[in-house]
Amino acid sequence: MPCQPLSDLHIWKKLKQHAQLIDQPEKHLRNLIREKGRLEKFSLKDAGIFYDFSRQRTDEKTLELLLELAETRKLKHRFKAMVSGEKINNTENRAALHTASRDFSSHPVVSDGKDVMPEIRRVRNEISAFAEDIHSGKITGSTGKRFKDAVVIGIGGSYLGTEFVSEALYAFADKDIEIHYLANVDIHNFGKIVSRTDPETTLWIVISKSYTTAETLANTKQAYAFMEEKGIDPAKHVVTVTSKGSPGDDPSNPVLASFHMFDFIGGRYSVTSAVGGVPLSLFLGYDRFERFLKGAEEMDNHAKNAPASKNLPLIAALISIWNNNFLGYPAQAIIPYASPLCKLAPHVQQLYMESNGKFVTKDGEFLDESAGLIIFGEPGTNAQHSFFQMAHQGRPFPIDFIGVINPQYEQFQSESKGVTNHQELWANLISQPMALAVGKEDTNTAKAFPGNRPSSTLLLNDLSPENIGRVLAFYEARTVFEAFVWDINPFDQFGVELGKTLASDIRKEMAVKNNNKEHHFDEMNPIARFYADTLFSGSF
Ligand SMILES: O=P(O)(O)OC[C@H]1O[C@H](O)[C@H](O)[C@@H](O)[C@@H]1O
Repeated sequence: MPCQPLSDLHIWKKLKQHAQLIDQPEKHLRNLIREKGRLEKFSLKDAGIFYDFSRQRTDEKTLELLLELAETRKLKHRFKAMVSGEKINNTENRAALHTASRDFSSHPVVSDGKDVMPEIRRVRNEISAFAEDIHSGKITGSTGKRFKDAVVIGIGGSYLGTEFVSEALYAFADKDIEIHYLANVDIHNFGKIVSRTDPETTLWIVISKSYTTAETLANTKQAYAFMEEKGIDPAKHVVTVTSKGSPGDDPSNPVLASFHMFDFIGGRYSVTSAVGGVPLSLFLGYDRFERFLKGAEEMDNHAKNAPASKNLPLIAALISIWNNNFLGYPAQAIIPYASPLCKLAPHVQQLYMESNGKFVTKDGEFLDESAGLIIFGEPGTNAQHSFFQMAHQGRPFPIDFIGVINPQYEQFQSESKGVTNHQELWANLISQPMALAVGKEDTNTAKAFPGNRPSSTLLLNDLSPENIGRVLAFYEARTVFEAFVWDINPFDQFGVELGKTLASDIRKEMAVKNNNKEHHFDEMNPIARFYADTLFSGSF
């Protein structure tokens, strides 16, 4: 049933009024953070994460109203409907069961009248056995040598999550297999990978839910041509991960192994399925992949069961809505003070912006409030030396800071200025949110800091596979909770289609020109024609 437009809701109006109050000088963050018990009241600890939102521009009334909004929009109810297999992706008439891919309970999860769990367990077992055979050397390349490099050919949701996890857990990768990502159709991406790898010891993992994505098909063709040129049998060097019945699920095209993904798991939510399972099990070992899944499962259970006021991703979603729709911040940065999390922001960028970058509700009504935020980020302290000037003195944007208490490499303990490198990193992690919140007065306005710039801080005890799973599932749940507030469908992505269609028209024109040098791009818009003519002429 369509929901009431947001601006008609009584609670939305109350929040709008309250936002005016929060804009008053006495509610400046430098005053809010001085309140007794501020940190205790505005922080949560569960499912392996400490979540501190004491430096968000919220008071107790804000939280009370946001929780009323959560109740009105039935966030918990909708989350439960999602994990239980309801066809919540209504525009594509599908369930959204990424949570099932890391469900280790014995409960059935029914979609379309069928328990999906036996199939999910079967694929997990196949992945585990395959990884074991590769690691033991039972399966080798066509010339009998062990695999040393795995190249993931895939784009968007078929690689970003996996890249986030493989970077985050690089310190655990002891299987003597290096991982590479061939996402972009840009030939530089391909050239760079093959310039440093041995074709005899390289395994290509083609990952595509649809197996129709232009970039992935072009890169796969390029890889086949390369193998054939080097005398390598692709049937012994290619693995596929795709949907049952897709063009890639083709028995007439022999491959070393093929694994299925399911239509009820969207690409950007798929790293806990075979999409991440195959490459990550090769890179890290299946056991570590399973530990990562178990961390994600714990966060899913927390998101499903914890009461709204104690629910980390739900509160994070409400704060994000507050910052976006009531305080007017259009962007949010994710700044992990941990280099292994360097690919978290690019992953969340797709996860969140493809899910929530919508202008209509799930029922096709125009939204009366803006959905979605612009997500970006870089690890700290690097970010401090690039765009933090704007964070402190330019247009403000809320930040998620992420800190890790125990680094993966604890053995390096040399001191500079009396502290270890890790303590130096933490000195910055502690200081930046405070500087942003408090600011500093100065008679020289160029040197003044307005402060009142909101941030949250998430802490992890360490970067274990479980904790990476928890962080992943935290951002996934936060994304869908926000979508539930706006009543949008976070599982479709029709907005990526128009550009693809235009590219397809231009591709056809280029193909004609490749066959007939006399062909003119007369059908194209003059501006597009200029670029096509320029490419074919070799210079401007
Ligand atoms: O896995 P594939 O079918 O190749 O899709 C790869 C990606 O491309 C599409 O354009 C979508 O924007 C993404 O959501 C998807 O993850």
